[in-house]
Amino acid sequence: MAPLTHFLAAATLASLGAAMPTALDNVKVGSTTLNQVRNTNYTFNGAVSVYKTYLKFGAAIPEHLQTAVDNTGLLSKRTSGSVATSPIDSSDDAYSIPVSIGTPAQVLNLDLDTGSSDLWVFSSLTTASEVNGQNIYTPSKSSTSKLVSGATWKVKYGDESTSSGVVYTDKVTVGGITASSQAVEVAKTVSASFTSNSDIDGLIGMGFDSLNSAKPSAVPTFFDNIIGNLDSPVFTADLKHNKAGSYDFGVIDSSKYTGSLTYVAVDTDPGYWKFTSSGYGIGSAAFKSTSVVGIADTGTTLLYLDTAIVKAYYATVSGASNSATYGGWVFKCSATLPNFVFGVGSAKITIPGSYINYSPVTTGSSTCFGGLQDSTDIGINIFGDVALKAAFVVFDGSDTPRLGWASK
Ligand SMILES: C[C@@H](SC(=N)N)c1ccc(Cl)cc1
Ligand SMILES: C[C@@H](SC(=N)N)c1ccc(Cl)cc1
Repeated sequence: MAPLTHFLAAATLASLGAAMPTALDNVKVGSTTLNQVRNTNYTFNGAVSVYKTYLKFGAAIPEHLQTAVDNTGLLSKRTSGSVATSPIDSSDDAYSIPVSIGTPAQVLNLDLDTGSSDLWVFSSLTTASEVNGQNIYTPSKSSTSKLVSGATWKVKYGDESTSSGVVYTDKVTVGGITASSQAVEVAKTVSASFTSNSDIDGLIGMGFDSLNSAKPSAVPTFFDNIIGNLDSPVFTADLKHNKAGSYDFGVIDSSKYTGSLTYVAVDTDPGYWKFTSSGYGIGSAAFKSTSVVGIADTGTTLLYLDTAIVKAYYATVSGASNSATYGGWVFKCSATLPNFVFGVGSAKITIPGSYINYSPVTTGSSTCFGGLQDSTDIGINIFGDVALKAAFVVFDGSDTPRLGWASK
């Protein structure tokens, strides 16, 4: 051992730039013992060991070796997370989630919207007269914010609401999962319906990139930015009536639904989570097998379906009418509404009639607005919150996107 000790001593002296003594006569000779301790946490894995050797010597990783290593799951730096989502009012008009933006964190309550693909926020740049109690994001107070030079955005939603502005990147965390450089679209102006909703500080779009409005080029959604780090390329929605539910990322929590999940294909054109329902049932009447193409849309409050289905439903509600005054199907709030069943493959999701007795047309009125409305003027059927809160839904963003549905 002595020569090694000498060597180390000499090397140390050399590294300190000290003149090397011609002879090592002034180095004390001695000995020491380092006892090895077994690391009981370590389990040897052949593929990983070979993989690390290849990396050490810069050798290309053969496909079969990468697959073997991936299959061990030992090296994946993967994650999952969950965030509570709460109805913004007693009618479940929309659901918000807390989102941390910037350094130090600025927390805003955003509407997670699978029917759009912009993450935009009320901000210090928003026209002051258009801000009414919302939390705002102030990029200048974040040490990690960066302006995206030349980028602008402008979005218009189905209900004619609009917002527009410029683009920053910053750190964004949802449910413990962080996108380190997320495009945050900062509003310079918003329309009246956003101004009047003090419970929503912006939207976090979870649709497909084709729907993103940023110019000159689209920016990735939060889901795009985290999907590669997730244990599984999915997020799930568990919305509830009048109480907090949750959005999970990277994991499918089987304690949140009953029975099994039924998966259905998604058509990503033009960018919604668009699927085909297998039919519907009204109350105790026989289920009608028929294809109903629609979108799973957390950002839309109600369920919008074909005229024929909607008419058949309200034909069972005495006194119901399609009111020009109130802009949709209304009935006496005292009415008892039948359940509405929609099919997904061979599975059936039952929306309680009480969810379709949506809310008084104006506070205190005895006339109530239906949670099921006609989709004709929209041009697409929308399975909005009234439908989604009756189910547990998996938004699977794998190479073949699909939707999983289960009762709960
Ligand atoms: C896709 C939704 S908007 C959204 N979820 N961001 C929609 C489109 C068109 C109409 Cl008419 C109403 C609602
Ligand atoms: C998603 C869009 S349009 C829609 N309701 N489907 C939206 C507009 C206004 C608010 Cl306050 C929240 C959300």
